Amino acid sequence: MSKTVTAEQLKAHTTKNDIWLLISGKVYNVTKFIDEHPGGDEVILAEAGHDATEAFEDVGHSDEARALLPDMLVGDFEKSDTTNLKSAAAAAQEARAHAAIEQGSNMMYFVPLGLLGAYFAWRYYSSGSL
Ligand code: HEM
Repeated sequence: MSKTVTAEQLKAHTTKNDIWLLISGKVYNVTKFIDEHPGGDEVILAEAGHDATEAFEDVGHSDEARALLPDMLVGDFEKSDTTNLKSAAAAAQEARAHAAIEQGSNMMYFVPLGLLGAYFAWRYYSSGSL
């Protein structure tokens, strides 16, 4: 049976010399890999002790990148719910996406309203001139 990693254990490995990452419900020890990472060490450090799934997937890592993961596996993460483990970077990204959607739906509301207003204005002015 594979080892189960707790949130406390995950959070105990967040320095450059000892770093674990949570990706898709599994915990990886990336300490040795961090210096070789083509994307640099900073991005990985920013996800230390957090759920890095989104960050990892957003980059669109290749199959070669994914093939490196099994060698670094520590074990399965204890919880399936990792919503509280989002990094600040992931949370900010989500907030931006949310704001963009909200802005989009405001547009959907105001554009038809604006057209309706323009139509009535046009009717008003054109009937006045008859
Ligand atoms: C153990 C986890 C990881 C592994 C094994 C890994 C591996 C790799 C590999 C092999 C590449 C080269 C391109 C490719 O083959 O897809 C790459 C690129 C990259 N990775 Fe990761 N990565 C990991 C985690 C992360 C995380 C958590 C981030 C967070 C943001 C990240 C960000 C990037 C970026 C931005 C690039 C693009 C670099 C460029 O093209 O200039 N990676 N990674």
